[in-house]
Amino acid sequence: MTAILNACPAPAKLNLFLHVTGRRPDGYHLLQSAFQLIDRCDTLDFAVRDDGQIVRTNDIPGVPAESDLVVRAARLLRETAGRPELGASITVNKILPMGGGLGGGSSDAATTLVALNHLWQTGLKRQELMDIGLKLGADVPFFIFGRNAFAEGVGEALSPLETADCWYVVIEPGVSVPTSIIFSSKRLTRDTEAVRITDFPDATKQIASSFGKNDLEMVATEHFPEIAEAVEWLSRFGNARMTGSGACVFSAFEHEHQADEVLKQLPSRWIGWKAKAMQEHPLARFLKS
Ligand SMILES: C[C@@](CO)(OP(=O)(O)O)[C@H](O)COP(=O)(O)OP(=O)(O)OC[C@H]1O[C@@H](n2ccc(N)nc2=O)[C@H](O)[C@@H]1O
Ligand SMILES: Nc1ncnc2c1ncn2[C@@H]1O[C@H](COP(=O)(O)OP(=O)(O)O)[C@@H](O)[C@H]1O
Repeated sequence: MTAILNACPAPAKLNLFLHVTGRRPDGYHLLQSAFQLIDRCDTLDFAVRDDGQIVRTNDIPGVPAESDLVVRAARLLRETAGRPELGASITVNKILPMGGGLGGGSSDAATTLVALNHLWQTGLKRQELMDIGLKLGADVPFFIFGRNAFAEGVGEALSPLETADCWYVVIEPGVSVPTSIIFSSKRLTRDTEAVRITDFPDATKQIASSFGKNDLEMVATEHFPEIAEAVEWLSRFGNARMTGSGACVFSAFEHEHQADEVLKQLPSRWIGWKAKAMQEHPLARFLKS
């Protein structure tokens, strides 16, 4: 058995659109969204331990190990598998901003579930890992699903979606948005009419299209004017939109050089980068290799 896995990718996602169509009695919101994987990733290192401890080996400012989704994911997997003797050391190399709407914490948790299921040989099926993931966060199942998706429910009802092979410019406006503040706002509209997956434009037409909207954007920009400024600036080059509950803002481009041109002009107060759309989660190929 391989006892170590280094540099396992945990990619970011973009919500190409995000509609809030209702609310469940438990307060969770019913959504429709297109989830897009991009090739900007946190990376995680795993080493099996034989002392039954689950340990995060590095500090992450603002995220104590006990509340880290990665540690919680490992514990939940061990519990579900009924194997209390299993242990692991986990190092989380973060580049994705927290509270960025890129799903970094959720992606770290998903990568942990898949990688440890492999290393520990716990043999859980993908759907079982997705069920564990949903207990950690509404975004986690998507990252285990393994490909771009049309999402419904609270984000866990997933159907495969064809998306454009394009480049994205992503701006980090320098604020961290707590998802719960946005969803609990009185100003949030929760009655967008449901669309069908077939309404989403073909991959060839997606860059030019500005299908749907992000219903969370209005509330987020009211709380954080920095997000509105980034949307306004990026809109000079294409359709610009916030991802998830914010704060990051993105726009799609057909060619890499177009993304480079935009980034050359980026005001110095923001961090910005380009990322390529991915069709599949990179972890499956990584584990095979
Ligand atoms: C908004 C989205 C869109 O992809 O992404 P992010 O901005 O977080 O990346 C997700 O729905 C976020 O998923 P995730 O970050 O896993 O959310 P959770 O931890 O489950 O919940 C955080 C908070 O958001 C609220 N929440 C989340 C999802 C949902 N469908 N309805 C909600 O009301 C929950 O009540 C909770 O207070
Ligand atoms: N491994 C982790 N990486 C990032 N955030 C984490 C992690 N574990 C727990 N969190 C918590 O989850 C919150 C949301 O983080 P993240 O998923 O990166 O942003 P978003 O939900 O906006 O995409 C963070 O502010 C942090 O408190």
